[in-house]
Amino acid sequence: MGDVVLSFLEVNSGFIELSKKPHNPEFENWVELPNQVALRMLDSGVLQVRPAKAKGTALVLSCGVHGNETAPIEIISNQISRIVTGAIEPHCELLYILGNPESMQTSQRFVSLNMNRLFAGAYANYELNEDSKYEIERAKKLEELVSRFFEENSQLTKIHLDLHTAIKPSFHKTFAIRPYHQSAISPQSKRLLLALGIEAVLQHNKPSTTFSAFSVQKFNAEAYTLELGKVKPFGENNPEDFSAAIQTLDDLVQSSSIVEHNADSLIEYKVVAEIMKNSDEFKFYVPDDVENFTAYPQGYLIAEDFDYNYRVAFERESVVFPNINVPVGQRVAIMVTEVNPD
Ligand SMILES: O=C(O)CCC(=O)N[C@@H](CCC(=O)O)C(=O)O
Ligand SMILES: [Zn+2]
Repeated sequence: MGDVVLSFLEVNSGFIELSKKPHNPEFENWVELPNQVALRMLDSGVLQVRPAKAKGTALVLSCGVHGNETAPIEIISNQISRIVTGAIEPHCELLYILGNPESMQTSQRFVSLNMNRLFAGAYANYELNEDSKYEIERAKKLEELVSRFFEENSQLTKIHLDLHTAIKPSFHKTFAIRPYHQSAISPQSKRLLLALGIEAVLQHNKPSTTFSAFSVQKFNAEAYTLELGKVKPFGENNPEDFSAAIQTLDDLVQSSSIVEHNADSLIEYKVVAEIMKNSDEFKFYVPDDVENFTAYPQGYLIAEDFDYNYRVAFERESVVFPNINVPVGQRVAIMVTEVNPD
């Protein structure tokens, strides 16, 4: 891929700048750093990094699936620049993904379709036209690249962390979403989340079509969507707010031991309902300025549509990701209950 690309990647926001450029097939050739770590660009915003030695993990670190969620993009770009300058040396197989470079350039969540609803093959359910083309093709391409990466490294432990920031303020400033799983979350994974600075984890109750859900469904990877803070424009994120995530991502990449935490201190929620907008008649009785994890009393009418209504079913039930500005057919919010409340 050559020196031009390396000269981009070695500076702090180089991966961000490079991801704005059209992909050049020449970038797909491996280039080696003085420490024998090798890199290649597989597409715009997709960088594979191969360690010189000692690899036990195949790690996908994605960010910018929503283009306005800038803090994770800055964290990833900064980590890549430190790999290129040799400040940190990876000891695992790595795939870095900046999911939606087009929407990042206009500081939008997406161009035409919310890409984090298009994975696990869901892109095939959408009509392909000039508007929808970018995100449909991008989701398909990202699935292919992640599949190739995990297949090439089939003998390794597979991890996928998809980094996001939330639109609304949150009672839990940081939280993880665990896609639907047959098995319970392991103590080791809880410790990893805590080391990343995550306060709470939400367990989905059915399969979904997010990027992390794809890695679970197809590869049984240890995969999470991580909400690391709140959406802010580029340049307005304070790295100190993300210090635990930055440190632990460095530890993961270097295969260093991660900071020890008591697994039981992770707060666990389960999703008990998904509030869907089924028609233009949909009405939502949650105010726009409500924060994530706000609890509503049992029986409270949360939403009604032409074909259903939803009232709070449990004593302590909270709303997460309330967002009325979604198209018909999509999720307006999820309802959660704490698994072991005091
Ligand atoms: O703050 C919001 O409303 C959305 C933040 C975000 O992008 N969250 C992910 C969560 C994915 C999941 O539910 O597994 C999303 O909505 O795509
Ligand atoms: Zn997001």
